[in-house]
Formats: sequence, C-alpha cells, structure tokens
Amino acid sequence: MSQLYAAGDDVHATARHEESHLDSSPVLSVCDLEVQFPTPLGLVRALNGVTFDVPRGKVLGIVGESGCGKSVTARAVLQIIEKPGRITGGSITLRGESETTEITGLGPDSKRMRALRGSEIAMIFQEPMSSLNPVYTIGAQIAEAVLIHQTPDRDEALRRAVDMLRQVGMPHPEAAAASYPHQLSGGMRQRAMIAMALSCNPTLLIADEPTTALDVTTEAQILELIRNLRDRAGMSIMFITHSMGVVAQLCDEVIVMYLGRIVERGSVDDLFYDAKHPYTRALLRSIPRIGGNRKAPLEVIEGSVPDPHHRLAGCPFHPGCPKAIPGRCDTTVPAPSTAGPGHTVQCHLYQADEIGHPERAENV
Ligand SMILES: Nc1ncnc2c1ncn2[C@@H]1O[C@H](COP(=O)(O)OP(=O)(O)OP(=O)(O)O)[C@@H](O)[C@H]1O
Repeated sequence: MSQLYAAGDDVHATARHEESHLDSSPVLSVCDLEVQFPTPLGLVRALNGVTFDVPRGKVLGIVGESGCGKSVTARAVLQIIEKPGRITGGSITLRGESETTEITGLGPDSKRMRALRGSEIAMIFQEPMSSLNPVYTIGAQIAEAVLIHQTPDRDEALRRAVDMLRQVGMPHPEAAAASYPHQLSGGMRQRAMIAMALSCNPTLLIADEPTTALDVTTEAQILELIRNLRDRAGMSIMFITHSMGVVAQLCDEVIVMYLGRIVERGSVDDLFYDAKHPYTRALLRSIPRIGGNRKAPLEVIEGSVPDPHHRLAGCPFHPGCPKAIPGRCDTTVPAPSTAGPGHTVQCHLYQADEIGHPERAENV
C-alpha cells in the first residue's frame, strides 16, 4: 500500500510511525468519540463516547438496530458527517503504512483529509449508485480514481481498472469497464463499487451495509469477496450491518451499539456463545436459528429505541431491559468491564458490585 500524497498543510497532524509497531497495532483507534446534530427539535447526541479499535488484517463488525449510530461512526472516520452535524469530542487515529494520522486533528476539507479519503480509507455503501456517476462508464470512473491517487498514465489507469474488475470477480471485466452503471445488475454494480474502492489499495475499507439491498445468493458472493480481501490481501475492514447472520459469516470481532454507545465488544465466538449484555442477548434471540423450532415465535426486543433528542440518564437500554436495576441503571452510565480476554461489556450487572448483589452477574 503506498503513500501517494504530500502531507502538505496538515503536516503537524501526522507523525512517522515505527514499522515494527504496525503488525500488532490496530489500524484505527477511536476514543471517546462524540457526534452531535443540532436540529430544530433539539440536539441529537448521535455518538456518546464511542471507543473501539479496528484490528489490522481483520474484519470488525458494527452491529445494532437502526439509529444506534453505526453510519455516523463510519462517516466520522472519513469526516463526511452531514452538516450541521459535527464531531464534538474524542479522537480518531489511523495507523497507515508509513505514518500515523490524528484524523480529528484535520479539517474535514483539508488537503490531507481529502487525500486520505479513497487512498487510505475507502468506503462502500448500501446503494452503489450513490458512489457511481451515471454518465461515465465504470472503467472511466475507476481509472479516474487511479489517476488521482496512483499514476498519471491514462492507459495504465484503464488497464488497472479492468484488472480490478477481474479481481472482484466481474465475469467480463472488459465489457463491464465499457458499461454504464445502469447497464449492470445490483450485484455487479456493488462489485464495481468495491473495485473502485480497492483501486487505490486502501489501508482500511469501511463497508456500510453493502449487501442489504441484494438477494441472498449475491449477498453470499459479495461476503465471500470481502472475506478474500481480508485473507489474501490482509485488508483491515470495518463492516456495518444490522444482521447478526452476516456478523457470523464474516466478522472476526464485533461491537454492539445501542443509542450512540457501545454496549458490548468481543470476538464473534464471545458474542454468539457468551453474550453478556441484555441487549446483545435480545438481538441474538431476535434472529431465526437453523435447527430451531420453526413454529416458535421470534422474540421482539422490548421497547422502541428511545428518542435521540431526549437525553436519557443511565444505561441507554434500561427502559427496555428486563434486568434493569432501579436506582442504578436509570441513573448511571455503566463503565466498561472485562468479561474475558478481548471481551468487554458496559452493563451494571457485570460491574464490581457496589450495591450488595455479589451473586448478580452469575444469575444474569
Ligand atoms: N443528518 C442528520 N440530522 C440529524 N440527525 C441525524 C442525521 N444523521 C443521523 N442522525 C441521527 O444520528 C443517530 C445515528 O444515526 P445513524 O444513521 O448512524 O444510525 P444507524 O445505526 O446507521 O442506522 P441505520 O441502520 O438505519 O442506517 C440517529 O438518531 C439519527 O437520527
């Protein structure tokens, strides 16, 4: 992966990084991130102190119901939050191939931030047409990205575009390169968008629900493609989904979000076999299981996600939580506690007990 830009106006925000740290250090560290949207109805606190790492060469899944802050987290990393929303606290650190960048130290429109987008961090969306221009051929669009970030040679850029399309499994890459977006199927458009995202060999790929609009067969093919990117190219991937099924198929580690906070983090096995937070458990019970009783109704997660305009005291899940402790869960935000190696949970049921229920965590 190459560093193809000059540090330019934001040189103060970057620092050389020791090569030896790279293998074990997370590619991205997000610490105590806060994002707010002032709206006519009041302030929306979209993220309330979100902290996580994206491990190098792994897929981190971000899962949670609609409105919990998954997309805002992704957009914050690229500093493309819709105005008047803005980052109001915390830090985002990218450890690239040759240098470390404090993203939150960069202006959203700065030269360095613009260079980061696409070249070091690429994002793919649910709807490929939001990234593809309908009036240019697929090949021209991928070549344009290569021309901006990698080579000034137009023929070489076009060759690389066709090669990228081949690598993402496009059946007839030359013909696809000569096609306009509307001439391709949804799955093929998604492959084209992934080819465009990968054409600059980014350090981090962010995928925001890229398979939600696809049929199950095409979804399986795209998930396989993303798995290959991790396994063969060692790419680090942040994968946003509302589907625990997709998490099980694709992710190495997972964070579970609820109302702008992370409630649990662990490996896929931690979450599927040893989930701690009542919200994670409810999410798991709300999906069908192979071999389960087909007549048994799926569980519904109690209560709707609270209105983000109202500041809720305590744990964000307490209004719908069957295990909520009155006087505690509705007053105090729980701190993260360790549930095992790499497994953390933010829930009063697992806190060192200050209120006289030493047996509580065993009985959840
Ligand atoms: N432009 C905006 N103006 C006001 N509030 C916004 C805006 N964009 C997002 N939000 C709010 O930020 C919160 C988090 O939204 P976000 O889109 O990140 O959720 P999400 O988990 O990605 O949901 P989904 O799965 O539906 O995409 C929500 O309360 C949402 O209403």
